[in-house]
Amino acid sequence: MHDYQRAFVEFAIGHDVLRFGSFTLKSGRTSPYFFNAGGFDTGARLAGLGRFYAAAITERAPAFDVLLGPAYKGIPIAAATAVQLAEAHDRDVPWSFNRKEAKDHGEGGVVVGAPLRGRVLLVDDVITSGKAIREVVPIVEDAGAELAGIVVAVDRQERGTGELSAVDEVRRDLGVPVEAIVTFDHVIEYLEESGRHDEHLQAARAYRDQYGA
Ligand SMILES: O=P(O)(O)OC[C@H]1O[C@H](OP(=O)(O)OP(=O)(O)O)[C@H](O)[C@@H]1O
Ligand SMILES: O=C(O)c1cc(=O)[nH]c(=O)[nH]1
Repeated sequence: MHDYQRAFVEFAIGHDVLRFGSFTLKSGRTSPYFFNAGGFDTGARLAGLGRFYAAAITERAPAFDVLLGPAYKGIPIAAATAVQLAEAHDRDVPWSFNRKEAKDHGEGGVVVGAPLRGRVLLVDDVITSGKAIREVVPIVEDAGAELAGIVVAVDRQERGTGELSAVDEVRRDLGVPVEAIVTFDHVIEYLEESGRHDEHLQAARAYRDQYGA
């Protein structure tokens, strides 16, 4: 695990964004941990989140023309990341987000912000089954743009429909790179190193055995 990954896990636990307990996921699975990006709920916390994404994008993302944050939780992530790319990396990139329900008055449509054109980089919080990410692809394609890649905070490393992880299935099916700031393995490694979370560690290992790729 790199220092920035340890720092990210600490940052998320410190703000109660990464929590341990019993949580029902969109997939219906009961998970012993949950990443609630909505918990970055002050300006400074959101700026901190944006710094992690902007650094990951600068180091690892493919070339892109527009940053897209899927509704809902991808929206503040895309905004905070665009701000940090401009402030700390001297890159003033266009960014936009989608509405979950199309608007038929005013500017109309489902995309708000910069028009989707060229290569589009998706930023979202978490990939579990990959369903949420796949649902955004038609929005990119309908705009005549091309998906460049995907960057998330957490790759939960859960099995997809077969033996591959959901993220590997997304890579294979969409043919684009998927980068995560941290994976579930990093979270487990952090729990092991910290020695303070033994009960969570047992539950996390059991969950990885059951659902991990
Ligand atoms: O990989 P998946 O199995 O699809 O699950 C992960 C996604 O599910 C949640 O979003 P949700 O669809 O609940 O939307 P939200 O951003 O409005 O909370 C979460 O924010 C991830 O984006
Ligand atoms: O799979 C999900 O629904 C999910 C997992 C997680 O850790 N965080 C989240 O917001 N959604």
